[in-house]
Order: sequence, then structure tokens, then C-alpha cells
Amino acid sequence: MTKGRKIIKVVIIGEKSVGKTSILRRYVDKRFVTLKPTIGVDFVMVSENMVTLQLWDTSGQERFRSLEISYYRGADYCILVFDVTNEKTLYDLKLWRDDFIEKTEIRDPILFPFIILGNKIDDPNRVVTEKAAIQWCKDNIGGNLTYFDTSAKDNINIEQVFKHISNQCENQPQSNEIPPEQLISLTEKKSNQSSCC
Ligand SMILES: Nc1nc2c(ncn2[C@@H]2O[C@H](COP(=O)(O)OP(=O)(O)OP(=O)(O)O)[C@@H](O)[C@H]2O)c(=O)[nH]1
Repeated sequence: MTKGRKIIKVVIIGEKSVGKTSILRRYVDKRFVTLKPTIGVDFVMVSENMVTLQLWDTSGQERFRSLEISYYRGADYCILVFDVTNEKTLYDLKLWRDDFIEKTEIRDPILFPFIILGNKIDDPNRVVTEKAAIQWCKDNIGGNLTYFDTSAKDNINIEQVFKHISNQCENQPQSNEIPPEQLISLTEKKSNQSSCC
């Protein structure tokens, strides 16, 4: 029975090797495997209650950047991933976000839901703390953001990211309501706030 089921397009972007494909594979296949770099674009469909998530994975490598317009088009959510062991991958998120907004021609970027993932928190070489990442995102990205620390390797917060998206989409009927500006981390999060669909 598919009546009432919403299909939500989610794109996952960020620098190469930050763990985008590993996060998706962890969520979809429930395992962590060694992966080859993504070639171009790939997508999977996953059902979460009354929502079907269409998850689009892309390569962080420069030579595939021209594919992005069709990949981004019609996105309901954008997941921006960085690697907590590599500060530059956090700073590059601003470029990824600006590029996404430009290519999708989003009318009001402040309202568009971005989810930031600080991945590889299992790695002892972590250099970006959760607090620092949230502050940097507040100062440099702003708008409708949610932050999660994640590890695809140790399966930390991966399921929660996608549950967060599907819960928001289930709980909110399609509307033009203006959501409150926000930036919340998983640990700070107290209730469903955010916008979508
Ligand atoms: N320690 C640790 N390593 C990870 C984690 N997630 C991914 N990796 C490793 O990081 C490397 C890159 O992972 P990918 O998932 O291929 O990264 P990607 O962002 O999809 O890379 P591109 O396809 O090149 O854009 C691999 O060696 C993974 O095993 C994690 O949570 N912890």
C-alpha cells in the first residue's frame, strides 16, 4: 500500500573520502566495508515508515562535478559531510553548500534543510570537536541546519540521521510554513523542530 507515501530526495555531498558512501552503505546494508571511490552518481531507495528516501550519493572528486546539476535537482534535503580528522573538509562545506544552492536555484536558501555530518568520530586523530563544528556552521553556513557527529565505521548516529529526516517529513504536512531558524546537534535536540517537504 503506497497511498500517502512521500518520496523524499536526499543528496549527500562533501569532499572526497569523507565517508559519504560508507555512511549510506552503513545505513542501507547495515555494514561497513572498504569501498572504491564513487564513480559519478549512484542512488538507492529506502523506506522508513510512511516515507521513502531516495538517497543520492556522488563522488567528491573534481572530475565528476559536471554531473551535479541533474543530481541536485528536486532535492528535499542536502546532507553535507566532512571528516572530523581533516579541518579543511569542514571549511569546504561552505563551497559545497553555495554550489548546491546555485545549481538548484533554491528560492529561499535560509529555509532549505541542510544536515551536517561530522564523520569518522571513531578516529583517535579527530581534530574538529562537535562544539567547534557547530559554531563554525552557525557562523559560516547558517539557516536551517541540523548537526550530527557520526561514524560509519562504528555505526554511531547513522540510523538517527535518516530517522530524523523521515520523522520530520512524516510529521509535517506539505505546507509553505516558515520554519524557525535553527542549528541543533543531536545531543542538544529536544524536540522535532525543522522543516521539510
Ligand atoms: N575511521 C573511519 N573511516 C571511515 C569512516 N567512514 C569512511 N571511512 C573511510 O574513509 C575512506 C573514504 O570512504 P568513502 O565512503 O569511500 O568516502 P566518500 O566520501 O564516498 O569518497 P568519494 O566517493 O571519493 O567522494 C574509506 O577508506 C573508508 O573506509 C568512519 O566513520 N571512520
